[in-house]
Amino acid sequence: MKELFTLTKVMLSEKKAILLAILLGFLAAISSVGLLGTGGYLISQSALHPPLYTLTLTILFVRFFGLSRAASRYAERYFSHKATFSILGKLRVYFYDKIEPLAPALFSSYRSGDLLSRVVADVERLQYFFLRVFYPPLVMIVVFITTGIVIYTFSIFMAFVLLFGLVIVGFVIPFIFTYLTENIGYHLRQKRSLISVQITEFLFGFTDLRTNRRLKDKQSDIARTSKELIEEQEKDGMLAAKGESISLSAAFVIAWVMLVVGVTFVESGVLNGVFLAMLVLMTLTVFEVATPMAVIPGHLEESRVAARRLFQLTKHQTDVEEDFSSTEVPTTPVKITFSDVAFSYPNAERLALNKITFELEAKEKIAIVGASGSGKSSVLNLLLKFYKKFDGDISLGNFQLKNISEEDARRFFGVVAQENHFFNDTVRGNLLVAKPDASDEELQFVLNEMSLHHLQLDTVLSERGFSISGGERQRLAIARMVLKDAPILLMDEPTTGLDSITEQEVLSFLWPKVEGKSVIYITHRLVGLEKMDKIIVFDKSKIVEEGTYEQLMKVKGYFYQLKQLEKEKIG
Ligand SMILES: Nc1ncnc2c1ncn2[C@@H]1O[C@H](COP(=O)(O)OP(=O)(O)OP(=O)(O)O)[C@@H](O)[C@H]1O
Repeated sequence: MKELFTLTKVMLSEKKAILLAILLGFLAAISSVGLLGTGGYLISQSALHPPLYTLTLTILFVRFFGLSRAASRYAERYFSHKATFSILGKLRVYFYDKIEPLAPALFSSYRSGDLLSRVVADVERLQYFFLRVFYPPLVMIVVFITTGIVIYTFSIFMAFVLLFGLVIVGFVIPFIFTYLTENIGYHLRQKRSLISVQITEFLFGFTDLRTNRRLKDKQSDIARTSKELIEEQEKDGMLAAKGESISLSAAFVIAWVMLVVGVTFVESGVLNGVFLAMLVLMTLTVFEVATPMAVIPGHLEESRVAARRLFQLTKHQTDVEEDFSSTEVPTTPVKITFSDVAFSYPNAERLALNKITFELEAKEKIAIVGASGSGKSSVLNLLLKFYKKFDGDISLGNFQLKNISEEDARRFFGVVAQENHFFNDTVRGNLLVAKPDASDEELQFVLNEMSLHHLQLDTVLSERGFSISGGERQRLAIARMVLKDAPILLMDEPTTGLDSITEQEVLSFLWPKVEGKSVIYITHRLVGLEKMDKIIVFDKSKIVEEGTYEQLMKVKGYFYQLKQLEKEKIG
């Protein structure tokens, strides 16, 4: 339930819209009650053939309630939906702000289909919390109290019948349905989440599935889950319909009881017969606002689970930094120092970096080499503050990395990662991510330099850049890094996927461009390292060797052996 309190707190930031929606909801409902009540009274009065002028006031009320019902119903729909959409907007921003600092750690704990389902579908589902859970009971209670007071002025007993009806329709029936929907709701959510995961995995793994001829198996898995989901939805729909019809039937029974009680009172002279139709019709109408109570349990449970799943993400890891005020970071290279840095990934048992100490002077270029899994990329993950908890110190010039914000830390760096993301946008749009104010000439120049002349700035890339080759994607990523013009460049296997001729071409363009900048260059290929000021060799999360290319080759240690191995492989 704690999640619902937090949710309500976020929601109440839209107080004005919510109050307006509740007020209009009350006006619409009370106008309906007034319309039917005065209508009933008008019919009863007319039957007694009074002079026409005695009916004028009642006719005026009927007209007034008729118009106000239409107007307030329209306004209530408008404002309640407006409030819902503003609340949804607020919730999206709230959750985005909360989970953005947790990436990429979040991706190692949740499957992307599940994450997508949470941040899109679960947030979407919360719209019902206001529309179907929060606001109908408030409107119902106020409308019942008002109608109850009117009925009470005619008969205290009839007012009690109304109160009894309210308890049955508004609380007892929904309570029973809370119990009944619990099980179905659980299965429904399980199936929804499963289908989202299955479809995302199907789309991501489409090529591999096709090559391994497993498409049909996966398709039938999805079809099966879809069928089960439809069955659960049917059960859920049936139960909601049952809830509403039982509530409606109960409301008719209460109105019928009211009629019987009223007739008895008229016969015994306690109640003037001219008011009987009015009181019965008012009772019948007032229950219109109580019948939606039957579907509240289902929506309440849905909202509670959706909120819990979302808050689970935000609580997932407390690796969130405190709020740092923005710092003026230098635009020229600075010295980087790692002192006794030890780091392990969340939930991982072993250290990814074990007491790492090294320095990179301003404008120096170092290569980090080593076997796969030895900890090379982890150095970049820490510098970019993707993970914030580590032991030891990392400094950037005069700053301690721990004391500056992610934004400021990232301003130091231009990055080419092993896998770079491309948007389903034009080549121009993908390049402008790095330098939003770059001119077309500047963009075209960098493209030409990267041997990407054939790509037009207006060419639209497909999702994740799959419409160009892996090598072209790497070159485009390098172009993006060059455009950003940051003082320190971090490159993690930037020539992955390039053939050796293109690799040489790209590197020959790259090296002059990085003049005057600091570079950390991670590679498993040991070619062209003679140019580097220093080579750091990693093995099993530790630095095992460090020196220039000549020094390392001379000592004939680990690097030398790696180099010999590579030579043997290439032949
Ligand atoms: N997100 C993660 N969660 C848990 N463990 C991780 C994660 N990323 C990497 N590791 C582990 O941390 C260790 C160091 O990984 P890292 O990516 O730094 O190695 P690497 O030398 O860059 O490897 P490669 O050359 O294959 O990219 C490895 O044992 C790896 O399995």
